[in-house]
Parts: sequence; C-alpha cells; structure tokens
Amino acid sequence: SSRNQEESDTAGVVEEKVVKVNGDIAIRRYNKGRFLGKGGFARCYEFTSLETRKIAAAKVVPKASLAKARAKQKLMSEIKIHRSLHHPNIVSFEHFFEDNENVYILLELCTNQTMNELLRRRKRLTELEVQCYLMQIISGMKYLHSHRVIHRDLKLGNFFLSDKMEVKIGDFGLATKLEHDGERKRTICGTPNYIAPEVLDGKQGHSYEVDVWSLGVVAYTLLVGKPPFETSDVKTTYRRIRMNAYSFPDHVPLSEQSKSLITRILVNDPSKRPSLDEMLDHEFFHQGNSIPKLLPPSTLACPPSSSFLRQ
Ligand SMILES: CC[C@@H]1C(=O)N(C)c2cnc(-c3ccc[nH]3)nc2N1C1CCCC1
Repeated sequence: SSRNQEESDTAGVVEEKVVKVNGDIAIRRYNKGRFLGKGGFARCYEFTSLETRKIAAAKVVPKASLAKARAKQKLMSEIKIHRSLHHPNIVSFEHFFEDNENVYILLELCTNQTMNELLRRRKRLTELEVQCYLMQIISGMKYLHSHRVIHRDLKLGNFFLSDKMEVKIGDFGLATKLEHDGERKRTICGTPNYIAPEVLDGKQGHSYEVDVWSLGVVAYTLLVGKPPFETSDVKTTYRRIRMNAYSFPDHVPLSEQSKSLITRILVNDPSKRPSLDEMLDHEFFHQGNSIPKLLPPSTLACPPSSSFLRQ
C-alpha cells in the first residue's frame, strides 16, 4: 500500500532475516542511504551493510509491483542470470533478499554513473576513448556470449562506470540464456533502445547478433553524439532501422576506420555482421596511437580527451 511505500521510502535501517543451517534466525542490517534514482519499478539507494560497512547500489522493488506473474518471472530471470556472472566488465551481483514489502537487489556501486551521463556532459568522445571503452564492453560481451547469455538491451544507460572509470555492463532485465547452441529467440518484451532489425521483423528469430548490432549503435552514438536512427517518433525510428537509413553527419570529423567499423556492424542481415573477435581485429582498434594490444582492456583507464589527444 502507499503508506508502506512511504514508510519504506524514509531513511532508515532495512533488516534481512537470515535462517542459519541450525535453524537459528540471524539479522543482517543495512543502512538505506542516498537515493540514486529510479530504475524500472525499482527505487534505488546506496545501502551500507552495518556488518561489513560495504556500500552497494540497491534496487528496491516493491512486491506490489510484482503482483502479475510476468513481472515476477522477469525479476526472477534477471536475478538468476545476473547472479551467475563474474567478470570485471560486468556489474557484480552482490546479494538479494526480501521482506514483507520489497525485494532488495544489491549490486556493485558505480560512482561515475553511466555512459549516458558521460556523453551528455561531453557531447561526443574522441576515437581513442571510444576504442578504450568499446574494448571493455566487448570483453564483457565475449564473457556473456560464451556463457550463452544475450543481453538484448545494450545501451549507454546500461554501461556503468566505476570510480576508476572502468565500464561495467548492467541491467539484465531483458537478458536471456540460450539452453542450447543454435537456439533462436522469438520474443522480446519491453522496448530495447537500440533494437536490431531482425527483432522488429520477428520472422527468423534472433540471437547473439542483436548485441553486436547494439554495439554498432553505441559506437555511432559515442563518436557522433546522437544515435543513428533517432527520430521523435518510435514508428519512424523503427522504419529507419528496417530501411538501414542512417548517415554520418558532415560536421563530425570521423576517421575512415570509424566509419568502416560502424558500416560493417550496422547491416540488416545478422549473418553478415562481424563476430566480437572480428570486431576487435578491425583496423579501428589498431589505428594511430593504438592501445597496447597485450594489456587486458579492463586494466586501462580510458584517457580523458584533451586538446593534444584530439586527432
Ligand atoms: C542500482 C540500479 C542501477 C545499477 O544497476 N547499478 C549497477 C548502479 C550502480 N551504481 C549506481 C550509482 C552509484 C552512484 C550513483 N549511481 N547506480 C546504479 N544504478 C542506477 C540507480 C538509479 C538508476 C540506475
């Protein structure tokens, strides 16, 4: 009820009842701190464990919003998939529990928010920065795909930035796990932002290639400053995607390598798109002052753009 919602909205301590193996009940307490924002049905806060003093980013999902089976299944699927993932470029899933009012999901705190905020501040990034961020995202996606997980909603708002500006892929609310190789998914609920044409077309199902498509949209958006198919109306955007109607604006100086990479990825036939490894082999990642190939991407803090770095 709204009164409970109000109560749980005030600052305070959240208690988790833990049943021990010998049947004793232990209580874990968390301090509910700063409001971080809304994410779907959830209100998100900093949670500090009073036991370990560790701070997490918590999604607090009111059980009232889980009354419908579909919403409950979606949340359980998100938890089941996310808690099984462990990689430096995937948001780490710390813990989850419930009380009478809410389900609590505790996630890695990413104090530099998401790449959405980064791009909003910067208008657009240098090619060197985009190389560096994309390498980390591809590293996380190689891990996901090798575990048969398709994210299906890769977008700047789901790329979280740690205090060290490392990229962490988050929000597995639309993710799916393939049960066997070659399986093709038929449906997607929700409105993935950078939706691939085969998902719109819906005839031959979709698979890992939808995540590769999204990467093309992400690369274009970071380098140009706005998404390739964006219009004021969703239907028009979908038509542009189906028509593959995008172009590189004249006023944005883009290298041939950048345009070539994006053009290679944004093809409507999913079987013609590069694999993640083929993307990393593209000249875009080896142009100019390229990043030493030997260092794992996650150990690289992406160089902030400044005049002498601007190509
Ligand atoms: C908890 C939900 C979501 C999230 O999934 N993570 C990992 C996250 C991490 N740090 C933060 C964060 C730390 C400092 C500011 N935000 N935020 C995260 N969010 C935001 C909260 C509001 C909308 C999405």
